Amino acid sequence: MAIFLAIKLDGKKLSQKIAGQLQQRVTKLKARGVSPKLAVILIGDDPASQIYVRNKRRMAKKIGIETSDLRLPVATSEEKLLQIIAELNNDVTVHGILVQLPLPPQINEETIIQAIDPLKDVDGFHPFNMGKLFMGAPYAIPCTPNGIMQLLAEYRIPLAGKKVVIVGRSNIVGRPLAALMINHNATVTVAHSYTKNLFELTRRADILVAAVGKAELFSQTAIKSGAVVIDVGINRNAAGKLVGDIDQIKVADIASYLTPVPGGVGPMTIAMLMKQTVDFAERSVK
Ligand SMILES: NC(=O)C1=CN([C@@H]2O[C@H](COP(=O)(O)OP(=O)(O)OC[C@H]3O[C@@H](n4cnc5c(N)ncnc54)[C@H](OP(=O)(O)O)[C@@H]3O)[C@@H](O)[C@H]2O)C=CC1
Ligand SMILES: Nc1nc(=O)c2c([nH]1)NC[C@@H]1CN(c3ccc(C(=O)N[C@@H](CCC(=O)O)C(=O)O)cc3)C=[N+]21
Ligand SMILES: [Mg+2]
Repeated sequence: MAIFLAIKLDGKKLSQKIAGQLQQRVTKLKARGVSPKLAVILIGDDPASQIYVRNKRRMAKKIGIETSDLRLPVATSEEKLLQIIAELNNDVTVHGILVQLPLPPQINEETIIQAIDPLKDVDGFHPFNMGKLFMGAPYAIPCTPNGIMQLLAEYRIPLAGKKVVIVGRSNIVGRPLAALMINHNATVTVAHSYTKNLFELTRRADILVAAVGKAELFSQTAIKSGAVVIDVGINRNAAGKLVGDIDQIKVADIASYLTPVPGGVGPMTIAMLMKQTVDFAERSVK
């Protein structure tokens, strides 16, 4: 069996390159009197969401995108949130709207996502955008899946005909990524908590995407020698350290390419969010 020392899929580096390109587009927009603006709504204290909000504020500032972060109490009613979304939909200075998920139990996620103007839906979660994506003609593309695709493209990793196994079927990651992979001619299998013999399945993958949310669930025995491994998970291990769903040290000896955590998919998610906001702002003047 071949021994690999996995090449790092450097999401941090690529995200900085994309940020540089976006900066130039923003400068041009501002010269035309348009200042790209993203509105973010955060309810509650989901740890992954906190990280996301902090890091995206930082990158937006660097690129010159305006952000308005709205932190609402956990007890906020669905009615109140719908009212805020309606105001943002009608605000011509706002180009992108993002509501952090998960939402507290009194608020219906589907109701909220459907209330966002699909043309301002930077997450690409609205049924209009999800439908377009699954039909192979996307408008807005969900940021994490889009970031993964950009990272694979940057490293010239071919997808056509490859066996892709995605573990996780959330609306944020697994489902839209499956659609994108199909659109790029991969052969896709999506696993979840009902999947039997999970590691037998993942061991057959040319490209494995782990989006489960369980610290270091996948180790050497779950990976085919030479596979490309994408670690989406953001977890804390027993020692409180930020770790993914992949046992990075062990899997680095067997994978051909591997995304680190941190510095892999996370920064790419943010870069794609910024790109989507700039795309929307440009469309508003065209
Ligand atoms: N880096 C980034 O940019 C991002 C990181 N994340 C992180 O990625 C992880 C996943 O996020 P998200 O998709 O929102 O999570 P969800 O909790 O919404 O979904 C988790 C998925 O994993 C499946 N699952 C749970 N346990 C197992 C198991 N033992 N075996 C197989 N499948 C299992 C679930 O199955 P079922 O459907 O049957 O319940 C579900 O489909 C989290 O750690 C999150 O923080 C998320 C978004 C962006
Ligand atoms: N509507 C909505 N859309 C989302 O896309 C969404 C969401 N809700 N809820 C929460 C999850 C989680 N998520 C992350 C994005 C970036 C990092 C990120 O920046 N990660 C850095 C962390 C670095 C650090 O600060 O330590 C990295 O991996 O390098 C993490 C997590 C988006 N999500
Ligand atoms: Mg969820």
